[in-house]
Amino acid sequence: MIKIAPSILSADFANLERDIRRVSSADWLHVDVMDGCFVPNLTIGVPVVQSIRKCTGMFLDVHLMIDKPVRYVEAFAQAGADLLSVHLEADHPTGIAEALRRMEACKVKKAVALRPITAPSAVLPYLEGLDMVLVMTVEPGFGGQAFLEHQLDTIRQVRALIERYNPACRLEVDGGISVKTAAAVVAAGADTLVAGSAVYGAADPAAAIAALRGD
Ligand SMILES: O=C(CO)[C@H](O)[C@H](O)COP(=O)(O)O
Repeated sequence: MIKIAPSILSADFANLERDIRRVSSADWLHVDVMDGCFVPNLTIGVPVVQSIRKCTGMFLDVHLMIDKPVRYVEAFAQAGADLLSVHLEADHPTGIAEALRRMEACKVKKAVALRPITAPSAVLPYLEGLDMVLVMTVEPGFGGQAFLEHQLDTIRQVRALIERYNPACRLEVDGGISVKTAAAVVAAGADTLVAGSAVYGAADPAAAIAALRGD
């Protein structure tokens, strides 16, 4: 039931294939795409996702922290993404709706993401058609930040909306997730946990993944 998605933001980019193999016991692979505008950091683009797709069969959970993500839906889908998350704050509602429509056409799973400042009710116009909601538990942009406790309430509220309108929708959390915070986010209603530093900073990433799952 609980899925663990290691974030390659904390991997060694010069040894990315090796670092992807180190987390092959996980359920998904989380890929953080940042444009230097929506967030103050630059990371991975379409060609890197294409190369990742060639070296793993893992489910690619691609988190687009970019302005006007509608511009890149087809490119990331063709590169091999299995799921795309677009931020509700990254465009007007018409742009978000069009991005989700294009994901449907490309047959990739559809998710919206919320910055910590965004109200849980912002997911409502899209919720019935979604495969996942991503609740940020840090301000997006960098790995290794401290978990924002107040986001537990956002997780609870999004879980309540999911149960009411689309119970099959997954609820992913991202930021500051470790063995110390995992139990609380799961109790609040999360079922998919992104973890970067807690997995890649561990001496044994496979053991860290098992610990996050509660095995
Ligand atoms: O989206 C992200 C940052 O914007 C990362 O996925 C997230 O921060 C994971 O890193 P960590 O587990 O180290 O907090």
